[in-house]
Amino acid sequence: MLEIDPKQQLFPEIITMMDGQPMPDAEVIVYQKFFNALESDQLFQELLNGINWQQDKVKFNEQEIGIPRLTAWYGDEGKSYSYSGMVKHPSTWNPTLLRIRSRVEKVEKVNFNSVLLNLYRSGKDRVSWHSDDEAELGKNPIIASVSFGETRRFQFRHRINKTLDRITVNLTHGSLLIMKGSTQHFWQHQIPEAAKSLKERINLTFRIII
Ligand SMILES: O=C(O)CCC(=O)C(=O)O
Ligand SMILES: [Fe+2]
Repeated sequence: MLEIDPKQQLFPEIITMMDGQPMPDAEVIVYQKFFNALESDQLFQELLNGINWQQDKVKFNEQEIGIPRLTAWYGDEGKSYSYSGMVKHPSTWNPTLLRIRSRVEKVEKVNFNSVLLNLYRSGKDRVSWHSDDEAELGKNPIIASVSFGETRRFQFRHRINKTLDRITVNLTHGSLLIMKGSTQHFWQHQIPEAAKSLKERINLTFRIII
């Protein structure tokens, strides 16, 4: 007869609750105040001034249009990343990024080898619906997302089950959001446009490029 270890869960079902609703097919964790206020203020300033922010452009109807945010890409040498038809070559890690990364790796015991940074200059800057499901991230990517500055609404929608409501999470100064497991297969996310008067927000998504 087949021996079954009672401690082994045969059909692990991870139920994620977000915004008071169950989030099937996802593994998402949010830690508000992962970095305390003082530390967050300091890290925000260091990133604002010390990152090599770029205005990326996309071709649209034969016209080049700036995407609605500034970005930067840092990581281990050779870990290039293609996204929205662009190939990004990483800049070399700096001490601020290494400090943030090592804190994140204390809760998620993996080695992140790259980070994509976004600077939302006002509430008008945004990122539209997408999944982080590029081939170089592997089958079930783990993404650790750290936010500083203005609070913005981060929304999820299920890609297949349209009966599920949208889920909204406020990502505050010093928060950490983890997405892993099948999250990117089944869910898309966005930062919707908000009031122009909103101040700057910086987001870092640590990733593992295979
Ligand atoms: O700014 C955020 O919180 C999300 C950014 C994002 O989804 C991405 O860069 O892939
Ligand atoms: Fe994303």
